[in-house]
Order: sequence, then C-alpha cells, then structure tokens
Amino acid sequence: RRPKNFPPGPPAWPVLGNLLYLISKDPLKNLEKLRQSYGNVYSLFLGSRPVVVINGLKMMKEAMVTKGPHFAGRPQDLLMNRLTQWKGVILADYNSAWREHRRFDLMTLKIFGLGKKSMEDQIHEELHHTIKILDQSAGKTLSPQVMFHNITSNVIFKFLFGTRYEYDDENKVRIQRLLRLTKVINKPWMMIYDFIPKVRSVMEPNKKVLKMIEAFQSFSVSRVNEHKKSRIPGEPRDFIDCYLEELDKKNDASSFSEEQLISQLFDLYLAGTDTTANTLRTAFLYLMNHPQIQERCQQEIDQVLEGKDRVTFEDRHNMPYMQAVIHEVQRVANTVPLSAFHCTTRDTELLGYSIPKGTMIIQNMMSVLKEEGQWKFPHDFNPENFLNEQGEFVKPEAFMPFSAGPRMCIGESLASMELFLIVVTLLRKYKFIWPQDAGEPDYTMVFAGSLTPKPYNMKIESRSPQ
Ligand code: HEM
Repeated sequence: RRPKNFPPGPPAWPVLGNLLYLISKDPLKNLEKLRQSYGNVYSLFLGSRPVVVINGLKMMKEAMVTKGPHFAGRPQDLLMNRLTQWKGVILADYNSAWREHRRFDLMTLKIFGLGKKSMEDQIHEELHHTIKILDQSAGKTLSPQVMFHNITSNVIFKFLFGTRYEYDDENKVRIQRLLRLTKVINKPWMMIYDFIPKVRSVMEPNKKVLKMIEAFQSFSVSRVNEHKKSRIPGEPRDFIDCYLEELDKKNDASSFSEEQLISQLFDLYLAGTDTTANTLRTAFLYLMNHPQIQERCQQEIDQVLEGKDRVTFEDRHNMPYMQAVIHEVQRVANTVPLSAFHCTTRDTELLGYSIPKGTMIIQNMMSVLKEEGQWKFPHDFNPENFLNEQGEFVKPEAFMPFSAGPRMCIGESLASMELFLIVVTLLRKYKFIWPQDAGEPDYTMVFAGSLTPKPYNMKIESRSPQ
C-alpha cells in the first residue's frame, strides 16, 4: 500500500508490484505512458518497494537542484552495492566519504586534464591511432562499434592508469570486458534479484558479474603497486599518483584508503567509457542519415580551421553549428535514460506529495530531453533546437543529459571535450556515408542501463586534405 499522501500510480500486482513496467521490452515507453496517466510525479512498486518517478524540467529542477540534498542519496541495499562493497563514488550514499571523493575526483580531472592541455593531447593521440585504421578503410565499409569504445576507453584509462593500450593488446581486451558489466547488471534478472526478497534467498548473484569485477580489481591492485614503486612524490603522473599523494597526507578522519582508490578506478572507468562511446555511435548514425547537416558541419569546420593543424576545444566558441549538432545528438541519444537511482535523505515533499526518507527515486530523463514546450522540435533530430535566430549557439535549461544538482555527472567536461574533438576531427577528414545496402536506418535505441543504437556499418570516404 502507498504511504499517506504519496504520489499516485498504477495498481500493483502481488509480489512483483509494477516491476513488469521496468523489465518488459520497452521500459522507457512504459514510463512515458504512466506520466501521461499520473502526471510528472508518480509512484510505482518495484516488488513491495515504493519508488517515485520524476518527470519534466520543472519537477526535475525542484527535486535535483532546489531540494538537491533531500534527493541526493543512493539506495544502499541493491546487489551492486554489495558487490562493490559500498565503496566508490557512483553508488555511495550522500555522506562525507562521497563528498570528499567526489571533490577529489573533480579536482584531479581538472588539474590533470581539463585545466591543462594534457587531456586534449591525449584525445588527439588516440584519434591519431584511429585515423590510421580509418585511412586503411577509406572507400570501404566498417563497423564503428569497437572503434569508439577504443578511443573513449583509452582516454579515461590513460588518465587513471597513466598508459594506453594498443587496440589488439590482450590486456586491453581483458579490461574492456568490464564494460559488459553494465549490460549484465541491467538485465531483468538483476531487477528481480534486487526487488523480490524471496528470490534473493534462493538465487546467488551471477558469477560472471563477480568475475568481471574481481578481474578489474586485481588488475587495478597490481597497477597501484607498480605506481607505489615508480612514483616521485610531488610529481603525479595520473589519477593513481594523485590519490597516493592524498594517502600520504591522510589523517585518522580521512575516508581515503587503498580500497577506495580501487573503487574509484572502477567507477570512473565504467562511467567514462560506454556513455561517451554510445553517444558517438548515435552521432554518426544521425550524421550519415542527415547528409545536409553533415555537410554544413564540414563547411563550418573547414572555414574555422583553415590553415590550422588540428582542432582545439577552444575552437568550439567559433563553431555554433557544430556545437548545436553535438548537443542535439546528446539530446536524442538520451544516453543514461534513468540516470543513476537516487534516494531521499530525509522526509520531503514534491508537488504537494509527501515522500518519506529512504524512498528510491527514478529520474525519467527523456521526459525533460524531449519535453514539449521546452524545445522547438522535441521529437525530431534538428540542431535548430540549440540555435537562436541569429544562428548563435544557445543551451536551453532542459538540456540535462548529465542530470543536475549535487549528484550531477562529474565527467561532463571530459565527455564534452571528447565529443567535440572526436566528431570535428573525423568530419574534417572523412565523409561518412550510410551504406547503400543498409536499408532504412533504425533509430531505435537498445536499453541496457545506458541507451545505444543497434549495430550498424558506415562507409567512409577521405575528404580532400583541408
Ligand atoms: C556522454 C557522456 C556521459 C553522460 C551522458 C553521463 C551521464 C551521467 C548521469 C545521468 C549521471 C547520474 C547523475 C545523477 O545521479 O543525478 C552520471 C553520474 C556520474 N558520471 Fe557521467 N556521464 C557521461 C560521461 C562520464 C564520464 C566521461 C565520466 C568520467 C570522468 C563520468 C563519471 C560519472 C560519475 C563518477 C558519476 C557519479 C556522480 C555521483 O554520484 O556523485 N561520466 N553521469
């Protein structure tokens, strides 16, 4: 039964509650239909657990920003909490250990990569390797599936561990296996395990999941040990060195520890690879099938970069159309459609409804990214959504693929830099063509925690040297 004055929602089945809405074929469509019936703040039962779903810009801002701290917790009793031993930053509850680590991660990203040129150089280095492969494929058709993962995986990997891997390196292949984790943990069985306590007592967590986590952890431990031997205090080379410096300063009250370091590496690698790679795959799917948009990007790129060796992140200020296209891609990609589950940290209210402390919260990101009234063309792919009448780039408030408030994604700047540099560099060098024999493009996204386009091929042609 719903708690007193709780948001309304559909009737619940015994045992399963409304779980079928989330584990059926198209959970996002189901959530959208429920919004139409019950409004922007409604509730569901996952098993017997009441959950509130938040929709639309107004409610999202009120919950995540105005009342940010009330909604900034994370559920602590899911299988992934247990498997990651309640450490790391993504699943950590709203407490001082989370706060200290979030601040540290953000600061390290800034001083290490984004404040200086190093992250930009690293992205270009990775692109250099990709271009070698693409040059060999000019005039042919290739699958970009692995290619974008290789770039984003190596960029974050170098930031964390200080090295990159060759694309065919066995270790790299082994490390990248961790990325399958997001797909595995978003399978229906995991939700059933999390929300039906009776099932929990008879079903052991999938061994595959544990193996993937343990493999990454033991790899990370060996890297940390190597770093301890080779580092020069005061001259950090990467995230691990920075963290080890923090451990040197550690006092009794500090939440920093080697176990936390391993968990940070795990979280940042996992959060920073698939998300950006899937957005890139969406970008090229749309660019190939909107050739006039691709050409207009190329005209702007050629004009702004004329005589320049390579693009810099600063160049974005002179490329309003390119910026609009990349933001429009992120809007339609809706890469992390349910964000990460939140949890209320105290009794609170939303839209006049009472929401007790400890209630799980789901953000329906599509309800903002495609909200009617917020966008000129909410349901189309159209860069005009981000351009004003003067053709200048503008970012509407409803652009929140990284969420908002205290738990907002910490990788926004890195992801934005990667998307801009990668898309611009590749469009400058190549024309991307939807293969003639590929049939009609299918824009349906596959949901597995994050959203990703179905596999597709692309044909590339070299453009004349710019
Ligand atoms: C296009 C790429 C990306 C998208 C769309 C994205 C989106 C998101 C979203 C929606 C959340 C949940 C926010 C919330 O709970 O309210 C999140 C959290 C997070 N993201 Fe990203 N992300 C991207 C790239 C990255 C990258 C590159 C990194 C690594 C540096 C990263 C690291 C994180 C972390 C650590 C969190 C947890 C923050 C916390 O709980 O305090 N993300 N991201």
